[in-house]
Amino acid sequence: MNAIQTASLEGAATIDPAAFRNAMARLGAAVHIITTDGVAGRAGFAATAVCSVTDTPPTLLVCLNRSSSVFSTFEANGVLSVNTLGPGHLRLSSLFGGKTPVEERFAAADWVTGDTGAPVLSDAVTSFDCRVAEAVDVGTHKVLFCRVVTLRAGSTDEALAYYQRAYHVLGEASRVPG
Ligand SMILES: NC(=O)C1=CN([C@@H]2O[C@H](COP(=O)(O)OP(=O)(O)OC[C@H]3O[C@@H](n4cnc5c(N)ncnc54)[C@H](O)[C@@H]3O)[C@@H](O)[C@H]2O)C=CC1
Ligand SMILES: Cc1cc2nc3c(=O)[nH]c(=O)nc-3n(C[C@H](O)[C@H](O)[C@H](O)COP(=O)(O)O)c2cc1C
Repeated sequence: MNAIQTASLEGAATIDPAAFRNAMARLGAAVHIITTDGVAGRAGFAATAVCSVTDTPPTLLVCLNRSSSVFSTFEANGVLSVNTLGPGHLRLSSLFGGKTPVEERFAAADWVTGDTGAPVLSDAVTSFDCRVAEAVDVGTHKVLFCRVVTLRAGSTDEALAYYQRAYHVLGEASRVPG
């Protein structure tokens, strides 16, 4: 028998989505621009729902809202690049955060083409060029399990973080000794 079992949700307390989001706002996260290109064309969006899954094989996950305007493009292309943002990318995050036409989003930065064909942000803190290996529907979102094809490390030592619905800078100056 598996040591971890899925709990029965019958009779579980209902958590209001707004209360869930308020709790999630207290959970700091790195900010990324997720991009794709291929048969369905180019698209990209800002994301905090990105997580390392396993290093063997190197895999990360990205959660994408199925109602977003970019969803069908990502689904059709099957490749994506995860570009982690630095302090200089605040405007870029807002542009890719929704409601802006795709070409306007991409015009605000320099990109190189990754091995998968997805656009890679030239001055990202770090980039992961990936093929989508598996995709699972959970509620409103699609969880994309992404196999990393190519890594690219940037030169900046500072990163952008999103916490309490605002942007912050992570780096040596904010390091807590210990
Ligand atoms: N995972 C997601 O889909 C996220 C979506 N957003 C989008 O950006 C907008 C602004 O976000 P905030 O300023 O942080 O205020 P907010 O109150 O809408 O969200 C607070 C936190 O809840 C989580 N969250 C928000 N919408 C979510 C969703 N649909 N599914 C799962 N988790 C969600 C995120 O961790 C977010 O930082 C949101 O309304 C949402 O459209 C932002 C962060 C994550
Ligand atoms: C800081 C930030 C983090 C976000 N994180 C996510 C995320 O993890 N997953 C997601 O589906 N949308 C996320 N969004 C929202 C998408 O970026 C947005 O829905 C996307 O750009 C599509 O918008 P559109 O439907 O107007 O094109 C985030 C937005 C912001 C500003």
